[in-house]
Amino acid sequence: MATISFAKSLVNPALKLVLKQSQCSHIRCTSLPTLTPLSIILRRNYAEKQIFERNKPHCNVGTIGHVDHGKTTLTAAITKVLSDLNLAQKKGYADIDNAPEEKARGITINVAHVEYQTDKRHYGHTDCPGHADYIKNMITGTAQMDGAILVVAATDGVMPQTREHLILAKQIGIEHIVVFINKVDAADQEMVELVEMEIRELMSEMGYDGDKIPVIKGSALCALEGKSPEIGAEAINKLLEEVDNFIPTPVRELDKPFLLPVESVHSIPGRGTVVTGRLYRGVLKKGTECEIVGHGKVMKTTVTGVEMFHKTLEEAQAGDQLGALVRSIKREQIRRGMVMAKPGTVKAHDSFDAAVYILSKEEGGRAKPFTSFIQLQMFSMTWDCATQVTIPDKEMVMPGEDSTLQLRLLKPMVCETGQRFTLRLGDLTLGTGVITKINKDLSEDERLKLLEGKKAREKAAAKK
Ligand SMILES: Nc1nc2c(ncn2[C@@H]2O[C@H](COP(=O)(O)OP(=O)(O)OP(=O)(O)O)[C@@H](O)[C@H]2O)c(=O)[nH]1
Ligand SMILES: [Mg+2]
Repeated sequence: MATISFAKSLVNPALKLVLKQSQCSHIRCTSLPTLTPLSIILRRNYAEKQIFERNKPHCNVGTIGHVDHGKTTLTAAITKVLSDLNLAQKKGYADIDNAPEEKARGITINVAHVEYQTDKRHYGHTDCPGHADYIKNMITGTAQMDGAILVVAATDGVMPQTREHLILAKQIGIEHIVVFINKVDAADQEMVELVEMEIRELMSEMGYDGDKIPVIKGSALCALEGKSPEIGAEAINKLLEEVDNFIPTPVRELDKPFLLPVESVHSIPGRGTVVTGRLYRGVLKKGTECEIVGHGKVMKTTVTGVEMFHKTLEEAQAGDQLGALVRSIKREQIRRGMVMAKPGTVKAHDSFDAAVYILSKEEGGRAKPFTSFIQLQMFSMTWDCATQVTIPDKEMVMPGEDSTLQLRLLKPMVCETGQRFTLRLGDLTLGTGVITKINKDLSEDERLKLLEGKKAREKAAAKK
């Protein structure tokens, strides 16, 4: 019988269950604050008992790349290699490829979320079964990636969807990509080297550092089938080492400067003005200096109290629904859609580019395509604003298509690259997107033209 000791505070029912299942019959508690056997027990039991160990940083990654280049095989191979180390539950190819459908804003996406860990980090891994699902997933952020593994088959080299996924990855702000040249079992050495050169060149062209990007060569199929370890399991381990080192752990929302989109404003007699909303990121404390931006205004103030469920709070954290008392500002001066944030961290803009997915009719969109100069209502955070749409590189956008769009708001609102939004026409959701680039603010003339266009359209609609 082995004696295992760990801190008293950690003896919770889940742990007792683990010990029971591990046939440990004796538990001795000590009051020492930290003892290592806990992690050893949990790791040993990870594979069969599915105990989630939350003591490693978490990172979201995913496989991207051209159809049939081996994204799903690689995902399965990673779980296979890590399951041999008890760091993952092995997932078969079919488990991943029969991904359940997920819904984001009415859009259906087939996406597999696979979980595994290395010694360094815990990972959530996204694999989609088809090109359209990748595009939708990247635009709607159904599973946001902090970094990606680009899979390129040595037998094919760079193909159209390799490019397309890379362009989109760059646009939506995936800064760190590790390349896996797959199927080296089926290509000769010379071909593999050519593909490596080609991919480095393409990455540089897309704005990544093509010379520095880690490129690992191997065979996902060999790893999955336990064959030729030098291009199989060893290549997977090398890949994971590069993923661990090259893709930085994302800054947690809590560590970012605070941002509170205003949902509603109240005036409480004897206390003052209270702004309510859900804290989008960061932490908010009494005494914090802040700026309220949007609807054409920028106001400075101080938070004099934070409340949740009518109770005063020392500190609210990202995700909390809260009320914030603000000093010397009247209720009438603040409106829903403004943003309260750390001074200098947000700005209102009225012109930007975006990657947008237009819903098909079955997904709740409309049946007709649209052309440039259509006016839509854009919804983001708690604001909504009329926006004029220009399609820079084609005549029209069909339902079910993705596209780059230039958007011009009728008045500046708080936005930043990476921010997600939906576009609506009347009560129909037309599309969903992500801001990829902030453009120069509109001149007075340009804004006037936009407003005139809006008035003319309203007149025409009234006549009809
Ligand atoms: N020879 C060889 N074949 C492989 C390798 N990896 C994957 N394949 C095969 O390539 C085909 C496509 O693999 P998948 O993993 O389905 O490719 P995918 O990128 O997920 O494909 P889509 O999801 O349809 O875009 C399958 O028949 C795999 O068995 C490899 O390392 N070597
Ligand atoms: Mg696949």
